[in-house]
Amino acid sequence: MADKCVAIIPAAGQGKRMNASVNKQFLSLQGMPVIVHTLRVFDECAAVDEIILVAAAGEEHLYRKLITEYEIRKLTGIVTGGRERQDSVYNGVLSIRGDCEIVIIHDGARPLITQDLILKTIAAAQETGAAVVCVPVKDTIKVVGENQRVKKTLDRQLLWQAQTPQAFRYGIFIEAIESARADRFMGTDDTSLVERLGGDVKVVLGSYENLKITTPEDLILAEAIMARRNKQCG
Ligand SMILES: Nc1ccn([C@@H]2O[C@H](COP(=O)(O)OP(=O)(O)OP(=O)(O)O)[C@@H](O)[C@H]2O)c(=O)n1
Ligand SMILES: C[C@](O)(CO)[C@H](O)COP(=O)(O)O
Repeated sequence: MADKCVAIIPAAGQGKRMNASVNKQFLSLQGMPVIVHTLRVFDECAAVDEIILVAAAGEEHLYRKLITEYEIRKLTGIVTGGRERQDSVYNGVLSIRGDCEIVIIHDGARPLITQDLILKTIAAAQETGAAVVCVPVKDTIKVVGENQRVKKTLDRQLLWQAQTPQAFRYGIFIEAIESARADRFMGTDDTSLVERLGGDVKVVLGSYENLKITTPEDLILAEAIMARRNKQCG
């Protein structure tokens, strides 16, 4: 039997950098809310058995409405998020009930995810225990110190940008996130929690299209990519 896989979708951030009047996950992308695009790809992915959505306090009912309206079948829970993304992921993972071999975590604000990338990430986590989708950095990266003075230029060959999804064998992730909490370590992504314990983390080559809606221009780009995809489909 295939490993049971639960997807955790953190969507409980404040979206401050987006500077919008509503949570960025509710903004429209090609006529449908950003979060619905994200959830649909997971819902339609054969390797994903359940989806748990993490919502900001007070917004749970708004998501519930969308889940019903857009018929997201695999959603088994909506849990309330925490202050930092890691706290939200923790609440999501703790709410898993019953068997779970693989947990896959994906930002609600990355609506351009594809099934292919989900499948590759799950397969990589089955192989090594932990996997992260990354793309090679395109620009030259400088380390900058006080008074905006360049300290050094990093070797770009070694630099990759982390995206989501990030997937794990369940036991490995629980140990890593519990340990991070005990040590008051706050990571800006999920695999960093496994890295700090010396775990093996496999990189899955991602796509520059799998962008996170972070600032207003990201939505313009996402619209263009989504419009092109829709045109190609039919
Ligand atoms: N406490 C938090 C913070 C973030 N997220 C989610 O994690 C994903 C990645 O976070 P990011 O896009 O950086 O969102 P925000 O933290 O909302 O953005 P900002 O820093 O601009 O406020 C988003 O889908 C966001 O909703 C979350 O569930 N809980
Ligand atoms: C996890 C993540 O998507 C990896 O790029 C990202 O770190 C989360 O968002 P933030 O911009 O760091 O808040």
